[in-house]
Amino acid sequence: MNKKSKFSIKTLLNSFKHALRGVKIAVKEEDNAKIHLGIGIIMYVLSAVLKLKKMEIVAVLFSIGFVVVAELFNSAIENLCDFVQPNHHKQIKKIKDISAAAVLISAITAFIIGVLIYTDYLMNIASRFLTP
Ligand SMILES: Nc1ncnc2c1ncn2[C@@H]1O[C@H](COP(=O)(O)OP(=O)(O)OP(=O)(O)O)[C@@H](O)[C@H]1O
Repeated sequence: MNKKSKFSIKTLLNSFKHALRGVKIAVKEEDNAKIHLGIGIIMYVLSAVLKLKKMEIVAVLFSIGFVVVAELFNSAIENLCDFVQPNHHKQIKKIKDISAAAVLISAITAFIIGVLIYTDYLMNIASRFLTP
């Protein structure tokens, strides 16, 4: 566990493999991860369809990544909590609630960024259809 491993391409590839397994587990087991990933994909497709500016796409990608990362950490913390304390415990409640709060804050932030970016584009499209 504590031994220092030398850098090699094989170790690097193994780390990627472990990380990808983690993504697969989260998507398979966590409903919220599926929902957030779905919303992320929709936001990204919408960015391409609406032809957003480069910095707007950067903001959208950052928002998606922010929520997905918060979701992954939350899942890891939930799993750790369930492993160390399968029974109801007020300290576990506190830890899980704080962890869930991180996801909530990330999702609200991404939502506000989405509204700020997409509103102008969607209003433009709507006005084209509504003006005679
Ligand atoms: N062992 C526990 N002890 C005390 N409270 C708990 C415990 N497990 C869950 N809770 C409470 O229930 C809430 C939901 O926890 P849970 O682990 O079911 O996550 P979830 O919101 O259902 O997420 P997910 O659907 O991703 O698993 C927690 O935020 C916490 O308030």
